Amino acid sequence: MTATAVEMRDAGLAFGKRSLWSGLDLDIGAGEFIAVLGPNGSGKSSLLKVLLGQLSLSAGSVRFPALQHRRRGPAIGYIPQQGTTEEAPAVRGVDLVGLGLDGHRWGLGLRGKRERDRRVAEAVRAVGATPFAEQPITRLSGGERQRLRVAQALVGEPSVLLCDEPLLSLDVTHQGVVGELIERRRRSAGTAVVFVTHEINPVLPYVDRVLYLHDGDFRVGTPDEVMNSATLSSLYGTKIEVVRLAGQIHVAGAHVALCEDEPHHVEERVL
Ligand SMILES: Nc1ncnc2c1ncn2[C@@H]1O[C@H](COP(=O)(O)OP(=O)(O)OP(=O)(O)O)[C@@H](O)[C@H]1O
Repeated sequence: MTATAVEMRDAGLAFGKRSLWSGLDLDIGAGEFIAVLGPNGSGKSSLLKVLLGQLSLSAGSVRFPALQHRRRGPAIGYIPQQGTTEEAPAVRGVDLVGLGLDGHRWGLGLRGKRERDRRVAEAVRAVGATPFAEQPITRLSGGERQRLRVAQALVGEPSVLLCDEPLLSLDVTHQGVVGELIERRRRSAGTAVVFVTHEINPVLPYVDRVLYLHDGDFRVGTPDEVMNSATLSSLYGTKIEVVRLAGQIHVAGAHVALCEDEPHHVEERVL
């Protein structure tokens, strides 16, 4: 039986009178890849913040059963949404990635330092960031910084990886590199992945289940169970057409087409 990495029971989150979601029962297995979809403001990032312990649930509970047995290292890796973090000008790429390792793990000696440096260099190499990792972060492009943040989240070998639109501002090649890195991590180490995204297609081959949030309600299931016309029409309360074309999912409807098919950061959407 697969170990449960995250267990949410009757979980709800509200800000004042506004309920983002409620009655959420969700078990995320070790090694499972969950894509979290939904329009702007539906509570995707807030769900990650609950899992990070930055926000408290308004109702219900969240537990991390598999993490109780973890002996060392940061248990949770987090790739924040772009533009939500600020780095000091003096911080270099390698410094940022090194922050993803906990200090105690490698000890204080020369051997510990060497091993730590080796891990950081390997994580930097894996995201193709070696050529610019010694430069101050503030001089790097959005996509270069984003790759370093991915390296930072992965270098600690987390048991749960929380990703908030990690592919934004990456070109197609680096979307592929990052997608494959995350995929390899969960396959080789059983890391559970919670992946917030507006575009499911770049990660569709990896997705086990979808959690689709909308206007206080949600649906959860395999991509086939959730990403179909009947399920999304009932969730949105209006007619939505979902078509599969060349292995990709396209959602057409008055509102949702914007959400699924257009890059999220280009403009604010009215949903
Ligand atoms: N600390 C807070 N206090 C009050 N309201 C909040 C707080 N954090 C988030 N919200 C509100 O909750 C709603 C959900 O925010 P959240 O960032 O989770 O949405 P999202 O689904 O990730 O949206 P997007 O796709 O735009 O990133 C938004 O309307 C936001 O303004």
